[in-house]
Amino acid sequence: MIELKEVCKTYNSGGVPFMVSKNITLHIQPREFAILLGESGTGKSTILNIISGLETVDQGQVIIDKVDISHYSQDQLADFRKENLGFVFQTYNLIPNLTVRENVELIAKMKKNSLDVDVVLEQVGLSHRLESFPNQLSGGEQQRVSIARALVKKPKILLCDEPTGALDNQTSHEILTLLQNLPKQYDTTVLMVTHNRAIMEMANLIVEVSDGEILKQTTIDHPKPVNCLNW
Ligand SMILES: Nc1ncnc2c1ncn2[C@@H]1O[C@H](COP(=O)(O)OP(=O)(O)OP(=O)(O)O)[C@@H](O)[C@H]1O
Repeated sequence: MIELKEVCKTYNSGGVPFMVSKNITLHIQPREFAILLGESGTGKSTILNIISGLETVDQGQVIIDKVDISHYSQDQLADFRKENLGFVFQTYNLIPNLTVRENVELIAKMKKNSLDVDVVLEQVGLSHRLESFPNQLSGGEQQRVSIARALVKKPKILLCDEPTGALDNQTSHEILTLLQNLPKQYDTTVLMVTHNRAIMEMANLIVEVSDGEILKQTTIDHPKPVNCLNW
């Protein structure tokens, strides 16, 4: 579903070239739950941005669902994102003057054959909050809305960048449990960025990143349920 082949990316930082992705080769199968693991500043978010076409590459191929998007125009990339990708970030980015339901409906209307808004909100545990506004919700509830908003488009791939970075431990457990079930429940592939080694065994595939390189890739046949993680 996601294939990077010998991808290199260099930023120009104050006139000095800085290679942020070094020969990245990666293969994530459909319906896998993959984790990109690494310390701050090692280039994890850049890899997500490359996969979503928000960053171009200097070298190599980015193949999503068998299509090479490396040479897509900006318009093609925008359509590709709309059709195929969902995003969940550390910040929830909800629209403050819209209700929970309206925040999700707005995205549902952007794509043909999107899922039923109320059903998705029920599945993320928010049936009782449909008419609430974001500032009336806890952090965990706001993150559930942002997950529903990403899922309602029925994305082939869900990209999550530190989705529990702003949440306490108990709420993080709940959100990670929700995310771990999504590949089966929504027939989607999940790629999550984290620096937290304690949660890595919840994934089918752990990709360890250091200094812009993939250090190690580990496949796990039987990932641990989130409530069995020692954390
Ligand atoms: N647009 C940019 N121009 C120049 N340098 C950049 C740019 N974006 C990121 N960087 C640098 O690239 C490096 C990798 O950044 P990236 O955000 O991919 O790392 P990360 O592992 O996701 O870090 P974090 O966990 O802190 O978010 C950092 O040193 C960052 O400062």
